[in-house]
Amino acid sequence: MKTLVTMGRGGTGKTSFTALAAKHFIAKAQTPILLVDLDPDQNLAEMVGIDLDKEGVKTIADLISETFIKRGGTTTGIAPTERIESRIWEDGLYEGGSFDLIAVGTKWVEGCYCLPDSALKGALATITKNYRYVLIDSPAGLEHLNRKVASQVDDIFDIMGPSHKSFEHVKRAHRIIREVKIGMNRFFIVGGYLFPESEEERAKTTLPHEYLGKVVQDPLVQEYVLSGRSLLDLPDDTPGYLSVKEILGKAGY
Ligand SMILES: Nc1ncnc2c1ncn2[C@@H]1O[C@H](COP(=O)(O)OP(=O)(O)OP(=O)(O)O)[C@@H](O)[C@H]1O
Repeated sequence: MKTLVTMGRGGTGKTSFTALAAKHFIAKAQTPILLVDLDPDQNLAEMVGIDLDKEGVKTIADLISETFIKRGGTTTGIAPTERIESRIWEDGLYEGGSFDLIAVGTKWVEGCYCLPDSALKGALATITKNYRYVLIDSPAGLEHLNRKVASQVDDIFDIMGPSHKSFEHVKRAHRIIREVKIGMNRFFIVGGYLFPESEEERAKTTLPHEYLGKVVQDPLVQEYVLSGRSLLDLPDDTPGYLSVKEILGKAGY
């Protein structure tokens, strides 16, 4: 099992990178892959052509809220992790032919972080074991790292945007990952579709991480996102997809 995480600042193209990576891994894997959307905005499902409401699939935040908050569930009896895990299998997992998807959803009630976080962490750790590839899309920013929802991952892809802050983001993200002790094998940096080519050299020389290349700006990707079409249906030879494939190839995928 390989777990890949996409992260970065807002609007750098994280979710589209994850969706295009999904297209690649679906073609590569013989069994369904798992997509995990940690972003409360939940764009990943839409980018791969799924409407969770229509599918009757609940977010983990909904399940946690129903189980522990509305019903007043306690930590006695069955462990919270197991309760949530069994609910995810029933109501929180979209199952498709080539991929399954879990969405974390909007934040639960303020002040109730410990239980949901540990439940989610434990459940994710168990559920992800069933897949050959797990792709996790993160929200913008770094807070999710502190919450350490995923505690062991293989590769992190930090997508850089067209601002100096992206360089700072890479440094901060890497530091937090080490500080909160998220287990990780490799930390890569990727130029997002708006990352200037003129900055690539600086990324390669000033950051202590491997720079894998830049996602090509592709009008067809933009058109598909705008019209709500699945990025999985993009032609195989569209430049945006080819660039993501090449980037993943450099990481050995
Ligand atoms: N390769 C590309 N070529 C052209 N446009 C792109 C490309 N990738 C993404 N975009 C456009 O950029 C916008 C933002 O992309 P995306 O949602 O993937 O970013 P994000 O970093 O996940 O955003 P957020 O921080 O809001 O979660 C989308 O509307 C999409 O149309």
